[in-house]
Amino acid sequence: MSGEIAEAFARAKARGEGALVAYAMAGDPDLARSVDVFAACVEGGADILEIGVAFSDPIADGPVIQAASERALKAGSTLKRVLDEVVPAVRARCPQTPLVVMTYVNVVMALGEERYAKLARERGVSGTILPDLPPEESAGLREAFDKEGLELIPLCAPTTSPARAERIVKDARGFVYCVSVAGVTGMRSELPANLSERLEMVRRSSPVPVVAGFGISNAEQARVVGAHADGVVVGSAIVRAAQADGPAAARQVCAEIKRGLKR
Ligand SMILES: O=P(O)(O)OC[C@@H](O)[C@@H](O)c1c[nH]c2ccccc12
Repeated sequence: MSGEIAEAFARAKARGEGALVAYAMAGDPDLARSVDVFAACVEGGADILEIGVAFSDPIADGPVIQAASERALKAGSTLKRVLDEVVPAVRARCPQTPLVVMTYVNVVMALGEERYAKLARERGVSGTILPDLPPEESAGLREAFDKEGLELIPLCAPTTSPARAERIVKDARGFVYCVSVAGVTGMRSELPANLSERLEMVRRSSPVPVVAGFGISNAEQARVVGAHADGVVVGSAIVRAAQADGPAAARQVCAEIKRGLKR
């Protein structure tokens, strides 16, 4: 196991903070400028970076990230280019921050799972999130990733039964990503009332940190959710801010969320 992700959670905890996993789209608005957005997120306090790789059919994504995906594809972003150009540049600017690639199964399969795992690890990626990978079909991929020390991070949805959640967390690497709402990514004014209960349930059986994502865009939401999790994921709010006002706005969003995560 790589351990960089575990260390990042431990560092945040030692400071008395929940961890912020900041998501942005590699290649939005182009490859070089997306590096500035990731670096700005770390300046704003992000503990882990989730690097989105564009896909033509992003089924789990809401309008903000779908549009980012289209801009990235137009700018010529591919998984190979993200690994060759974006990841090393982000590593150079944020050497302490673990990087997690977030994309869809087909994107990884097109490169080849073993080739991907090896290349990702060489370039300095610590983990990977594949939202359309069914847990039942994850064993082969996990094995290929384990061989290289690349952590396959699983997702838990509100529709996941407790028994299934237990199986998912047992095989988790890095952290468990609890999706707060059934549906797609994007900012929301209300999060489900039973979210804290679900998080506590998953946490009880999880050997790795548990984070919540989908719909979190301000300090108050981060505070409420962060009280029942090891951290939160923020995507659409960062992507929208960066698109409207550039990297400094993304940094501000991260800093605000981090304020909510101070315990
Ligand atoms: O955008 P939100 O609501 O803040 O949610 C995080 C999310 O963007 C990021 O983790 C992500 C982007 N695309 C995804 C697809 C599936 C699961 C998660 C994601």
